[in-house]
Amino acid sequence: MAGTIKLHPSIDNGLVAGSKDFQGGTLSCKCAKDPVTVRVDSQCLHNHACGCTKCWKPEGAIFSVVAVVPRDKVSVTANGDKLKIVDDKATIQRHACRDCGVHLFGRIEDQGHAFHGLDFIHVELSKDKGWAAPEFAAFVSSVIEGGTKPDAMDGIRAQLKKIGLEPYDCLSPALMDALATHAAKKSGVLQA
Ligand SMILES: N[C@@H](CCC(=O)N[C@@H](CSCO)C(=O)NCC(=O)O)C(=O)O
Ligand SMILES: [Zn+2]
Ligand SMILES: [Zn+2]
Repeated sequence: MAGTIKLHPSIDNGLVAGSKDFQGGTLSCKCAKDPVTVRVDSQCLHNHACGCTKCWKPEGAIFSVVAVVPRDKVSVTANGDKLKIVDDKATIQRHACRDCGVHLFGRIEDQGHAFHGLDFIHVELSKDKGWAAPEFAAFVSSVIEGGTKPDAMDGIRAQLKKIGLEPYDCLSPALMDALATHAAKKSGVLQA
């Protein structure tokens, strides 16, 4: 047992390593009847726990577990008519099942965004085994915006570290560097 606070069911009992040759799987929403299904023909990249208020989390979880995959590897395979965009003003347009509320994929439509071309997915919606494990915890302080008491934060950060997920209050240094590099090239301060 990694700790006593329930962060997310897929990390609370420790991380499960992914398989090297894993090539993807099928995500399904939680509807017992006519579930929305999405085929992902890729291993996931940058899987992470996310404490922000916008990412989908299962009932009772403090964190979301979310990863990216190339958008051209994502296809809706059943009941796509049930999908609606949660917030079309958000950078990440989350396509959710209107009946059960699960987010099947999040897409960045802004072609100038550093992460354009990548879709956000939750691998726990797949029965397939081999998805890469989360590598870090992002937007940890944001769990307070979701209703977690500020005095629980030391315990939450300690538990994330114990599980092996370094806590950050935005994205990981590598991803923040990628965003900053993109911005510097766009402004001309760095040669493209
Ligand atoms: N404190 C805010 C943070 C929300 C936020 O910026 N979330 C990030 C990470 S989501 C997956 O890593 C983000 O990039 N959001 C863009 C978007 O959601 O469109 C809060 O908690 O709400
Ligand atoms: Zn559903
Ligand atoms: Zn998030």
